[in-house]
Amino acid sequence: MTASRLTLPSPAKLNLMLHILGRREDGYHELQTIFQFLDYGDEITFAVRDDGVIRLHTEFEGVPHDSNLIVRAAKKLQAQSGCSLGIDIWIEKILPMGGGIGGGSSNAATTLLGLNHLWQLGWDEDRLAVLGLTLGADVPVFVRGHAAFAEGVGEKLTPVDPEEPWYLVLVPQVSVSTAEIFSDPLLTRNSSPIKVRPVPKGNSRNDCLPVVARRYPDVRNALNLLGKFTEAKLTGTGSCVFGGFPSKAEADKVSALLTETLTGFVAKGSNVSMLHRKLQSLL
Ligand SMILES: C[C@](O)(CO)[C@H](O)COP(=O)(O)OP(=O)(O)OC[C@H]1O[C@@H](n2ccc(N)nc2=O)[C@H](O)[C@@H]1O
Ligand SMILES: Nc1ncnc2c1ncn2[C@@H]1O[C@H](COP(=O)(O)OP(=O)(O)OP(=O)(O)O)[C@@H](O)[C@H]1O
Repeated sequence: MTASRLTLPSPAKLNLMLHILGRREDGYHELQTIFQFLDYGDEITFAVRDDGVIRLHTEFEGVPHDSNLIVRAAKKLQAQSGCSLGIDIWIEKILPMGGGIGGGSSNAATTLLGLNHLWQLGWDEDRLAVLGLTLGADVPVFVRGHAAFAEGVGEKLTPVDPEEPWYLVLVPQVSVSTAEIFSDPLLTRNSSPIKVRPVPKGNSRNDCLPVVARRYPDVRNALNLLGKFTEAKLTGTGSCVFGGFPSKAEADKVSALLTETLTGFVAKGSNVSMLHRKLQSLL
């Protein structure tokens, strides 16, 4: 018998590189990016209710209940599957919003997979990923749960297996609007498509970095400080900045130095999302 209550992880992602190839007619940008997960994220608890009501009990500052990606994901899945059950939801939120580590998209994907399980819908990952894409460009990779080279607006995914270092992630205390960065006239949108697989070394740049660093001094400062110890990169459109280390001890050492003045955390990179590891353990 399937349980009626479930707690699932909702991990963060990093963009290990991000190239912008062009702009489509609908304003969205064609990208090439590599996603990898972090063993670090939110925790969402779901409890089935039989009256069809969908209710998120945790309040988010600045995000009305019905705009929350968790609620939007649940409502879309309920409508498209014709399910008559409802759900109570609580979240322990630790991922910064507007940090480029995909918190909202990950929460949406965890909700889709969690409800598919609890409501016993039997949807496959393809169908959940298609629904996920209507909620955000990054939702499909969280639905699939494997590190990926992504193309299109981020929805054409090829699984990849990059190294899994320990990362120090710095969290500048600013929220960056993805839409604002993508509409900046100074953004370069003409990177040549990478045609060789796996992606050759030397392609780790993020085309959003110059625009974000220019607009946000706190992000620039984090890049400069972390850059003294390792290659410092921007994830997505920021604000988070990260660098890889061969061991937890080394990441912790730099973290101790930098988090005197900056906020940050240390987490292991992972090519299989902890959400999928947990779901696998339930089967
Ligand atoms: C840049 C990335 O963080 C890379 O992982 C993501 O592609 C952004 O994904 P996301 O936050 O889920 O973005 P969405 O909510 O789909 O889009 C937010 C806004 O960013 C812009 N946007 C986003 C993705 C994309 N490929 N091209 C865009 O131009 C659009 O103006 C859109 O209105
Ligand atoms: N469950 C949710 N968690 C976080 N943000 C949410 C959620 N639901 C809606 N939002 C809205 O989405 C915005 C973007 O949040 P998110 O945490 O996904 O940003 P991000 O890390 O920059 O994402 P990305 O890397 O996909 O650009 C938030 O500022 C918030 O207004």
